[in-house]
Amino acid sequence: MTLIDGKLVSSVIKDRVQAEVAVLKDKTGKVPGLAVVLVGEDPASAVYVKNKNKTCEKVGFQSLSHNLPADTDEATLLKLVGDLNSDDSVHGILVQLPLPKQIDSQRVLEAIDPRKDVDGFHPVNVGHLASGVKTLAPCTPAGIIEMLDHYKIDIEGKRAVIIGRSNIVGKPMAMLLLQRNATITICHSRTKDLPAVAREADIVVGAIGKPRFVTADFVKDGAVVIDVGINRVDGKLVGDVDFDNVAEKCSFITPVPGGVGPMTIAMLMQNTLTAFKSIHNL
Ligand SMILES: Nc1nc(=O)c2c([nH]1)NC[C@@H]1CN(c3ccc(C(=O)N[C@@H](CCC(=O)O)C(=O)O)cc3)C=[N+]21
Repeated sequence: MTLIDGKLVSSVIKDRVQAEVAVLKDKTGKVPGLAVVLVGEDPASAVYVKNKNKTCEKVGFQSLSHNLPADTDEATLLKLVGDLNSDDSVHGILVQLPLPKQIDSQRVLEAIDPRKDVDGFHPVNVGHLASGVKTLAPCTPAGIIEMLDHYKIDIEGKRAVIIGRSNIVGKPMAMLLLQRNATITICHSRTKDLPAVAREADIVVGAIGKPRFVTADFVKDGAVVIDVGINRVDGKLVGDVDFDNVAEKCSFITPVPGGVGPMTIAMLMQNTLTAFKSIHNL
């Protein structure tokens, strides 16, 4: 069993972004700007925002944080998104999800300029991804592809089973794996005999948000197991995969923490750089 080191792969990507930013800064006098919008005080979200700010600083981006109170109304948030859309120093806009219930998240996502949509959640970018047009792809699934490539794990022709059908991970993961010629199955809470379906997989992606849901009987001997889960259990971070029992069966596995999470941040930097280059025709 090989442990996939997301921290290592993410630092390779961040170093590459940092080097390119330095060159582009010399050439244009500009640096990419990333705006992160957080509504409310969710302590877990606050940690991600802090990590994003720290990473922006490392790679040489300008980082702007907007922290709005939990009772912010939709019109106020839409106004902020509009201002960020027309701000030339901002190339990436990330509105942290989930949003409080008085706000229609889909409306907010659709208000973001698709060229600045570094999450890849705007319908234009979702459509491009589904059509196989090069686009800003969601950071978590894009990071998973980067990890598989780094470890030279073959995707073409392989059976991939994705557990979870969210717009953030499950669905875009399916599109990216399909683009790489895998055979895709998406499972969810209504799937019949889920463990048996998952056991068919050469690559299993756990993205259902249930701690240690993917147990050893979901996993074929020698499978590759990717854990997208970020669950807090008794103050500890645990994934969607029952790591200790699954690890013995598989060929590769990602840990939590130190697996997919750091890759998400690295791909956010990569997408912001891509947006910067495309906005400035570089
Ligand atoms: N619009 C939007 N885009 C997102 O990408 C988004 C979001 N909303 N809402 C919340 C989720 C969650 N998410 C994480 C990113 C990095 C880590 C991460 O870096 N985790 C580290 C450390 C975590 C820790 O120690 O707390 C790790 O797994 O090793 C975790 C979670 C992005 N999300």
